[in-house]
Amino acid sequence: MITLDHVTKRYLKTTALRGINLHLETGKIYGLIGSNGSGKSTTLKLIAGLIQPTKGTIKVEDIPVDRRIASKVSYLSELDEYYGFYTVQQTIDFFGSQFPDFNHEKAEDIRQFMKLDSESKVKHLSKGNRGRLKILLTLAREVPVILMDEPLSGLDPMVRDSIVKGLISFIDLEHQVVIITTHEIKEVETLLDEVIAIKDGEIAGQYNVDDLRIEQNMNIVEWMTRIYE
Ligand SMILES: Nc1ncnc2c1ncn2[C@@H]1O[C@H](COP(=O)(O)OP(=O)(O)OP(=O)(O)O)[C@@H](O)[C@H]1O
Repeated sequence: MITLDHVTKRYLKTTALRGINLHLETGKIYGLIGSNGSGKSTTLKLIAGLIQPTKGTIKVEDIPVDRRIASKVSYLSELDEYYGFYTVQQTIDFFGSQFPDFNHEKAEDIRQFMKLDSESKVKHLSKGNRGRLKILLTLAREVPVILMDEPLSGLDPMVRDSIVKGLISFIDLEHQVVIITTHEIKEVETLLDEVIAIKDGEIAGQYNVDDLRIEQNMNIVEWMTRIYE
């Protein structure tokens, strides 16, 4: 479904990715983990077509990624980019008007599940509720690829827990593949099918989370500690 073939990404002075190969399948939730600066966000931006590889190819559904990929990929960035003077509902409506694949009913279901008040102004939302709104907008699009860059960052543990439950309910695994980058490994462990560790721009390992538990008797944090020691 998504393939990265010998992908290298160089910025001016930094080589962020060094010839990585990945194959990601529909119906799975992947966790992309690694320390700061290891290349996680760069990987997502490449799949989203927001930046171009220096070398190598990236394909989604066998088609090389270019700017048109935006119609197949819903991308939650690390940034908060909404108009503060809009209400939650206005933000949903505006975002929905930008994407023909936006499912307004699903957006409303997620809004209710997340207990977001439709009349609250975005600038008055707590950090947790801004995080929820961002996730709502990302998941309400009916596209084959969902990319989430640090969806839980800056949120307290209680909020993270409720958001993870929301993520599970609103991902359509018959038709979607999801890639989540996170430092909050424990919180998302129950969500993930596969975990991919990235270290200094290289893939340091990939594991099915159940196999890791059963065959290696390790959870993701233990596995990651071993990779990074
Ligand atoms: N636009 C850019 N220009 C120059 N260097 C960049 C740019 N974006 C990322 N880098 C560098 O590329 C490397 C990989 O960055 P990337 O953001 O992909 O890492 P990350 O694993 O997502 O990190 P974090 O966990 O801190 O978000 C880092 O050394 C970073 O400084």
